[in-house]
Order: sequence, then C-alpha cells, then structure tokens
Amino acid sequence: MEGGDHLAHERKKAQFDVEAMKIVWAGSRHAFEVSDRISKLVASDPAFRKDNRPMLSRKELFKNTLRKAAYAWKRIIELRLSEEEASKLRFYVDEPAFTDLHWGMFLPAIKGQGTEEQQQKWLPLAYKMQIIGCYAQTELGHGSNSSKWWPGGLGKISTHAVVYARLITDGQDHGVHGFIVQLRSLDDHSPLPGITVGDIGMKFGNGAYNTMDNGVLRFDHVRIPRDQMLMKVSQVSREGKYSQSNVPRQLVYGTMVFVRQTIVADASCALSRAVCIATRYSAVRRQFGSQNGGPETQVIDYKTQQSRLFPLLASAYAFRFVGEWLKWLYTDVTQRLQANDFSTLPEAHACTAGLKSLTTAATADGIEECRKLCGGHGYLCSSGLPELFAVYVPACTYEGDNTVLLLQVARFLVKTLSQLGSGKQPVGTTAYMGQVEHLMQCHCNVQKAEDWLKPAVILEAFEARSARMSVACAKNLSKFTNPEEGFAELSGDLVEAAIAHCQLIIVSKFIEKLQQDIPGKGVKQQLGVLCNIYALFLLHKHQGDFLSTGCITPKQAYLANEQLRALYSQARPNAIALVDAFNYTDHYLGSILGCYDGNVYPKLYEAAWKDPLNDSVVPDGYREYIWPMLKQQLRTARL
Ligand SMILES: CCCCCCCCCCCCCCCCCCCCC/C=C/C(=O)SCCNC(=O)CCNC(=O)[C@H](O)C(C)(C)COP(=O)(O)OP(=O)(O)OC[C@H]1O[C@@H](n2cnc3c(N)ncnc32)[C@H](O)[C@@H]1OP(=O)(O)O
Ligand SMILES: Cc1cc2nc3c(=O)[nH]c(=O)nc-3n(C[C@H](O)[C@H](O)[C@H](O)COP(=O)(O)OP(=O)(O)OC[C@H]3O[C@@H](n4cnc5c(N)ncnc54)[C@H](O)[C@@H]3O)c2cc1C
Repeated sequence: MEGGDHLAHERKKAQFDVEAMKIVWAGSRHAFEVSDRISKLVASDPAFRKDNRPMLSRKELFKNTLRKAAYAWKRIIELRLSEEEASKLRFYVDEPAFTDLHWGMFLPAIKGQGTEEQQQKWLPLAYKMQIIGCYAQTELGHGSNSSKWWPGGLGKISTHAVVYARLITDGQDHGVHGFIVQLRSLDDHSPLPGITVGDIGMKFGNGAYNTMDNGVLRFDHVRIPRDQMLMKVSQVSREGKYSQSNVPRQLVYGTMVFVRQTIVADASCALSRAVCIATRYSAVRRQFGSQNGGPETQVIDYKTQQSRLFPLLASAYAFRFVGEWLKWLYTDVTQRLQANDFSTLPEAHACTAGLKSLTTAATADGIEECRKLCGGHGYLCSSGLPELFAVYVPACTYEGDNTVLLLQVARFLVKTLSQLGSGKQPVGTTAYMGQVEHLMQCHCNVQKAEDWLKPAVILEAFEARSARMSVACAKNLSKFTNPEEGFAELSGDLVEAAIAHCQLIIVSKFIEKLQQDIPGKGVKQQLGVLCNIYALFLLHKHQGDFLSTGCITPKQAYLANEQLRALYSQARPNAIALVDAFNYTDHYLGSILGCYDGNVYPKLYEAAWKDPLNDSVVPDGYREYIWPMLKQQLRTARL
C-alpha cells in the first residue's frame, strides 16, 4: 500500500472524541490553540530543520544552534510573540541551547533572589538579551571553592553568570550565596581579567545535548562588586557587615524549585513523544502469528507488547496531570512567599524534588523501552529514539541527582512523622499521615478483580503502603543515637519510602483530575482506564512493598494483575487515538517510525539512501585499506 493513511483503520476504532482529548492534554482550549499554531509555524520553517543533527561535527552542530537561537529570537520579535508563545516556540524547535539557561535559570534566579533594586537593574538587560546569563552552581570537585563545571551556556556564549560561592566576611564563612558575575567583555566577548572559561567537551550521543556549551569556569582574584551579591535573603553592608532578612535561607535554592517543576512537565512531553512513536509503529508492524495464510499479527496485539507499552502511555498522561498540579502548587507557593508566608516551601521543595526524580527516571527508562518495542528499527537514528534518549537521560542527574533528591523527600517525611507527636496536623500531600493509626492496621477490601477499579480502594492501598514504609523507617531511625548515622545507614529504605510517597502523589492527582468536569464523548472513560492502568501497573511492579507491609494479600495482588490485563484490552482499540491526542507534528516527533500516516517502510528505505555514506557506491578508504587487503588474500590463495 503506497501513500494514504496507513493507520486510518486504527483511528476508526477510537471510542472517544480525540479533538476533546487534545484540549485535555494541552490543559485548555487556549493552550491547545497556541501550541497547535506554533508547532505548525516551526514545522513549516526550513530554518528549523533538525534531521541532519546526528551527522554534524560538534563545531557545525554548535554553530547551527547559534543560528537557530538567533533566528528564533528574531521571529519572536517580528511576530511579537507572548512569553507563552515564545516558550512553545522553544519547545518545538526542540534543541537544547544556551537560551534555556538564560530564560530558565539566570532570569528566575535574579527574580527570586535579587532585591527590587537589583531586579530593576538586571532584568531589563536580560529580557532584551543585551546580556546572556547562565547558572553556575556545580563544581568540578567538591566544596564551592574549586572550578565551576557543567553550567549550560557557560562554555562559549554567556556574558554573565549567577555564581554560587561561599561568602566570607571578617574571616567568617556564611555559606553559599548567589552572585551576578560578568564573565566576558560585551565588546569582543573575550573573558574578563582573572577569568578562565571554556567548554567541558563532547557529551553522550551524537547531536543530542552537544548543542549546549556546558562549561568550566575559574576565577583568579576576581572582584565582584558588593551590589552584585543577590541580596533578598541576606545582605552585606558597605562596611562589610553581614545580616539576614526575615526570610528562610532555603530561598537561596528557590530557582531549583522552579526548574524542577518545569522538568516534571517536560517529562510528560518526552515520554509521550517516545510512546507516540512506539505505539504507531507497533500498529504498523506485523510479525508472525499468521493464521490460514491471512496477514501476520500487528505487534500491538501481543499481550507482552501491551504490558510494556500501555503502562508507559498511562504514565505519560499521569505525568501530564501531576505536572499541571505542580505548576499550580508552585504558583501558590510563590504568591505566599510574596506575602511573607513561607509555610508551604518545605512541601513545595519535597514535591518538586521527589516528582522530578520519579518522572525523569521513569521517562528515561521509558524511552529506552520504546526503542526496544520498535525492534531493530528503533536503533536507527531515523526512529528519533536514540537522540531523544541521549538528550533526555541527563535529566536524571541535572537539577539534582535523582537519589540525592529522594533523600531530601525522605527527610521531609521523617520530619512530618516526628511532628505528629507534638500534635502538628500534616496538610497537603502528607495529609494522609494524619490518619496514620488507621493506615497502619487497615485491610484492603478487594474480593474480586473489579474491586480494584474503585478509586477509594486504590488510594487506601497506596496511602497505607507509603505510611507503613515511612513509619518503619522512622522506627528504625529512632534506634540510632546519632540521627545522621542512622539516616546514612538506612538511606536505601528511606529512598524506597520516598518513592512510595511520590507514587501516591501521582496516583492521587490523576484520580483528582477525574473528579473534574471533563467534556467530550468518552474522554473521561478513557482517562479512567489510563488512571487504573497506571495505578495497578505500579501496584503490580511494587507488589513486594504492598505484600511485605501487609497492605494487600497475595490473592489481592493476583486480582490486581488480572484486572490490569482486562484494562489493556480496553485500551487497545483507543491506543492510536490516545497518542494522536498529543497533537505532535511529524517535524517535532522527528521519527520515521512514528510518522502520522504510518507509511514507515518506503520512508525508511528512502532515508537510507540519503545517508552520506551512500553518496558514492565505493566508499572513501576502500582503495587505501580494503583493496590492498583483498589483493593480498588473493595472492596468498594462489600460492
Ligand atoms: C531557541 C531559542 C528561543 C528563545 C527563547 C525564548 C524564551 C523561551 C523561554 C524558554 C524557557 C526554557 C525553560 C527551560 C528550563 C530550564 C532547563 C534546565 C536545563 C537543566 C540545567 C541544569 C541545571 C543544574 O543542574 S543547576 C545545579 C542544580 N544542583 C542541584 O540540584 C544540587 C542538588 N543538591 C541539593 O539540592 C542540595 O539540597 C543543596 C545543594 C541545595 C543543599 O545541600 P545542603 O547544604 O547539604 O543542605 P540540605 O541539608 O540538603 O538542606 C538544608 C535545608 O534546605 C532545604 N532545601 C534544600 N533544597 C531546597 C530547595 N531547593 N528549596 C527549598 N528548601 C530546600 C532542606 O529541606 C533542608 O531543610 P530543613 O530540613 O528544614 O533544614
Ligand atoms: C547535561 C547536564 C547539564 C547540567 N547543567 C548544569 C547547569 O546549568 N548549572 C549547574 O550548576 N550544574 C549543571 N549540571 C550539574 C548537575 O546539577 C550535577 O551534575 C548534579 O547536581 C549531580 O551532582 P554531581 O555531578 O556532583 O554528582 P555526585 O553528587 O557526585 O553524584 C555521584 C553519585 O553519588 C551519589 N551521591 C551523591 N551524594 C550522595 C548522598 N548524599 N547520598 C547518597 N548518594 C549520593 C549520587 O546518587 C550519584 O550516584 C548539569 C549536569 C548535566 C549532566
């Protein structure tokens, strides 16, 4: 079959209104319209071509990124795009660049930690891109006193950085503070005196994150003007006297709360992209299973394929909704901070840290699983999956190593439990800890497989598992005379308790989403199926936790798995429509296997001939190396 829509028969199977689902995925009709318009704008502009990235040398790749960034900025100004539209443009350009750190970290750091006066001075320059900034926190070695190493945009482009360094006055160390530091001349871009700066070198994968100039930075007797210390949290007077405002010191880390929240939203994008590719290809691909000479089986109909693919599809939706909620939480905490209410900052920190950890880990693993789900073709760059994996996988490390972040969540949980004794009622995502006595002894009320479809049953099982794991950790910790020693010794268990808590948050936010009014024929039902797949897949995967804490019985675990299989069958006819609802253009997907029309094989065949290696029939190097070898063999054979 040539041309046409090879997936049309699949699209006809959908039992829900795909257009309505697109609105739910986007968040609102307005968000959908912006996203749809900007995605088409980018896809139709040859300046944003990206299929050649894996072939380019580092220098060509980097120069190309600079060209795209400058062109994108020009278009943003010409078209008078709003911030929302510009962010979408960046998203669909789909190429990490120094601009991410400028807009995503440098500007937010000044907004969050600068005084009014400092904001008035620096923000207009940064908004007009008259200065370009990065965020320099991480060190080559350890201790905020060696060389900065890793900051994106630092290596070759940034003129300024927010640098995190120890503040020492009168011989007293006041800990880490943020400083705005000019790095390069605004005239000829050369490093200022005392500053050594450069790129740290090639990173994992071709193309991928190598569009970014992650950098190294050293200072030698560099003087930073006093008023370039970010002074919202603490100040140094002209006389060198150190003082602190009436705000928590943790605000110094506020930029990370903001960025981690955006990373959670981004996880749903990266995972949904991989899932879209794998789902479409699984419907196109036929392999074995032919009966009576009929067509072979679509691989999407194999239960094993479904049990690997559909939980990822469900996770993409789950991460989307928890990301939406996290954005709300962040907005709420920001408004409170402005009114000097700091009470929800620890929860916002724990939620952003924990959810960043969980969603990036699942997404990185999920992209790799999607590659395997596409068989051999998934390994071709033209599948889009190798580059997506290479560009995504550092999300498990940047903005905080995922294990380090889970330990932050564990500290928060242990602290929450310890405060129960003093009568402090937990709120927000830890409110369930208030019912800890009930959760420690409740029994799951599942007798038949369908009982697992009740939201209250699922929630109670997840709450009980999380509470019991945290309480067990707290009890074990109390046996140590030195709490820090105990925390280190039990860190493995603490990480698992933190994971259980964060999974509960994602499940509960999906369930809350379903309690809202969701218009469109069949949309809510499909989301219900996905929500149950997500929850029961987690329960099945972590059944060891649920069983060992006595939250469910072996029989109930068996019934959960039985229900999960039934849910896969319900999702099957809707699978293609559920990925169509992401509304991704072929340009954004960047994948032959995932193209909308499913016309995979002719496109793969055509693409192969475009590889530079096929420019000539006899490759470069043949005459030099292979021909003499063949001649030699021939001579030896004749002897
Ligand atoms: C094409 C061009 C188009 C043009 C564009 C147009 C515009 C379009 C806009 C585009 C926008 C793009 C947006 C893109 C987004 C950005 C992309 C990001 C890319 C990724 C870049 C990566 C950056 C980085 O990695 S930066 C470095 C981050 N580093 C870390 O995360 C380190 C991890 N470690 C920690 O977090 C530690 O906790 C640390 C170092 C902060 C502190 O350690 P500590 O001193 O040992 O203290 P600790 O005991 O842990 O904690 C003490 C205390 O503080 C609390 N705490 C800790 N952290 C926080 C926090 N973040 N917030 C609040 N509170 C915090 C902790 O709980 C303790 O509290 P108590 O227990 O109560 O004392
Ligand atoms: C692509 C990329 C972009 C980046 N961009 C920036 C940027 O723009 N600005 C910036 O400042 N930084 C940036 N970083 C740095 C990033 O934030 C750090 O790499 C990250 O925070 C992890 O720190 P680390 O590299 O020191 O790892 P380490 O802390 O050395 O971690 C190594 C291992 O030790 C374990 N470990 C560490 N501490 C503990 C602990 N307390 N308990 C148990 N286990 C522990 C970790 O789990 C990990 O397995 C970037 C990194 C990457 C990969």
